[in-house]
Amino acid sequence: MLLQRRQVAVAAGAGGSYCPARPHSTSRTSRLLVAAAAAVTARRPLSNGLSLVSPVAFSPSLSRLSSSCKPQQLQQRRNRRSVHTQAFDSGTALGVALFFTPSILAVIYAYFKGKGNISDGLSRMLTEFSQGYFQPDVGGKNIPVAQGELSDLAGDEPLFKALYQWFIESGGVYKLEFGPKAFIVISDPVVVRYLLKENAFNYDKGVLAEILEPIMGKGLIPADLDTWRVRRRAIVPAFHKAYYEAMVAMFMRCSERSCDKLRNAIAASSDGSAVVNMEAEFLNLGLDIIGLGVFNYEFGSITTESPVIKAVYGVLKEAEHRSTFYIPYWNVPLLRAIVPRQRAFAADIKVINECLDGLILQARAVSEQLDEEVLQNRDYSKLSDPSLLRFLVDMRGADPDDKQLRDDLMTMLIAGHETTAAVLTWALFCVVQNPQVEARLLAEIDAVIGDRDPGLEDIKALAYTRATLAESLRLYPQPPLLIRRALSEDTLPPGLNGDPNGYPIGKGADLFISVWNLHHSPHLWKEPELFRPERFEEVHTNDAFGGKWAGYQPEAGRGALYPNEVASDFAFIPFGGGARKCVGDQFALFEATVALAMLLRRFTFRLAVPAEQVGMATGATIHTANGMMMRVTPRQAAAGQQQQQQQEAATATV
Ligand code: HEM
Repeated sequence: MLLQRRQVAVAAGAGGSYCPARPHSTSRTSRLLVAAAAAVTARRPLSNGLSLVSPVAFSPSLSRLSSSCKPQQLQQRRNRRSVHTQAFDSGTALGVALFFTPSILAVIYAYFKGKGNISDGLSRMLTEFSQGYFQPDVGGKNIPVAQGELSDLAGDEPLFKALYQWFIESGGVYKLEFGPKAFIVISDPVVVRYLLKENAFNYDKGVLAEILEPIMGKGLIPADLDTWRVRRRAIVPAFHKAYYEAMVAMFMRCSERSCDKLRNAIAASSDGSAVVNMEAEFLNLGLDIIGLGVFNYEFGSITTESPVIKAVYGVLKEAEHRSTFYIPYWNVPLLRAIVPRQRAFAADIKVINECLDGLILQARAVSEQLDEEVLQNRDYSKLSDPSLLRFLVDMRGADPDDKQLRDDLMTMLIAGHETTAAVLTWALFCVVQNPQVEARLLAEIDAVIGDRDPGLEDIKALAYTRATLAESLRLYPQPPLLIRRALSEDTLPPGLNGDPNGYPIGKGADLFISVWNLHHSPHLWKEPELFRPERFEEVHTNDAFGGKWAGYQPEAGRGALYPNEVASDFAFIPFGGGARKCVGDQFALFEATVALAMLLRRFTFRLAVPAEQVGMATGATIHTANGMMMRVTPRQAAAGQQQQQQQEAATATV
């Protein structure tokens, strides 16, 4: 059993929340586990000592699930558990007892070690155990070391906040050392540019790939470099203008369904308003959109529940669990077979795979009937299935097998669902708390689309709406950390203020690019904590760095509609950058622009709870801790409509 993958726990959050169907609270114990993961990162098999900590006794996911899922889901889960329990025979029971008894002893040991505080005890215990077990430090010798205790990572705040504090104290490149193991945290745009663009192929996705491989197979995110090159070349052309035009129409239809749902909720209320968890609504919307856009599958999750939807959420939840749990017990075949959540995971994967296989089969059958000319000149405005899947099977030269296609689809389903939902969630959160931004947004939306159905051209005119989404992605980047591992020795550039000799690092060094730190950096942004979309309209340079960093220059963004890493010289990287940049960035931003515009022109949203109660919990994306409860009321006649009404009234009078 290898523990090296546990470092993703820190990377993932910075936490690890894929589960969309529930609020995302993170207990102190689970944070400790994440912190502990950092301590036990290793490439050598684990001694028996560390497996003393029980996966079940300390499972953050289990404790969070039971406290946060819908009663119906909980009941189903309980039922499932009881069926599994009955299936245990006595041999299995003995195996389980043998496995868990040491865990209980570990808890007792940690209790005394931590003088009554189990978290502290575990932290110390794991740090001690880690001594001597793991490979020598592969981090550069001259990298500043952040001062702190492992248990500092186990505080009440999300973990990326701890990484931010160390960035402020230790600089844009620093090292966290736990025993002989180190993590290098990068928050400097020059070093980030080097890692993502200038020497991108010396790095792979390390533990992230290991976690995601059982789910995404050889999809773009976890794929080995050879597979990645072939598939990236096949997938990128699928995102073309005609596709986007078809997609924008679909975004509009799906957003209209969300509007209908809100209208119904309001109609059913007694006071003309409804309190709605907008995070959950955006997740439903995001799932429906990604299903239609990627493989022309109607999840219909805005209005219904289905086994496939449950399976998708189940898989997302398991990805979260794996990214926060530091013992990869799911790699042990016996445990995979007997642990209920692992069996449920296998069942969920099967449901999704069967669904995707059916869709691939169908797409292939349709494609084979079409001749080359029709394929070359297909008219997207008339296609009943304009999805990426159809494009990929129609690309006959590329000829991926069904398994590869399925991996591609699964990857895009997971990469594109929660991320986009999270952008909408936090954008709305920011907008409703900034009346001036809200007023300017509404004026723009009314003027550009009014009551019409928005199209691709309208997005180009919604400049302030686009800047608003970018600004919320700056404050709430999804994900807050990117993960890399060095494939061979390298020397990181000194960056803005680092050692002029640079930082030599060894093969296997683990790096976390802190998108959160970059986006919140007081060195790179004026008043970084302010929500101010206008900043993306302004040129901002900083002479203090002697020309090493170009600052933010809208014109440098290669004519892109949305602010990007090029315009900001890698200070703003919501979609990464360089060769591994997100393939779905435009898809996601168009989707968010259409959805936000359509919702805001119809409804007024106000937080139904104090802002601090919303909370933050993190994983692959930043979630709320307690849902985004908003009071929704029909918007008073939009300004455009009001104007029109006034004009009509005036004409009538004349
Ligand atoms: C607002 C929504 C989204 C955000 C914030 C986002 C963010 C990112 C980021 C930061 C990366 C780079 C990861 C790294 O360098 O380690 C990435 C990669 C990726 N994203 Fe997205 N993404 C979003 C939506 C989407 C959508 C809608 C799709 C698919 C339709 C998608 C598909 C992918 C894929 C396939 C990759 C891997 C690319 C590669 O390695 O070549 N993403 N995304």
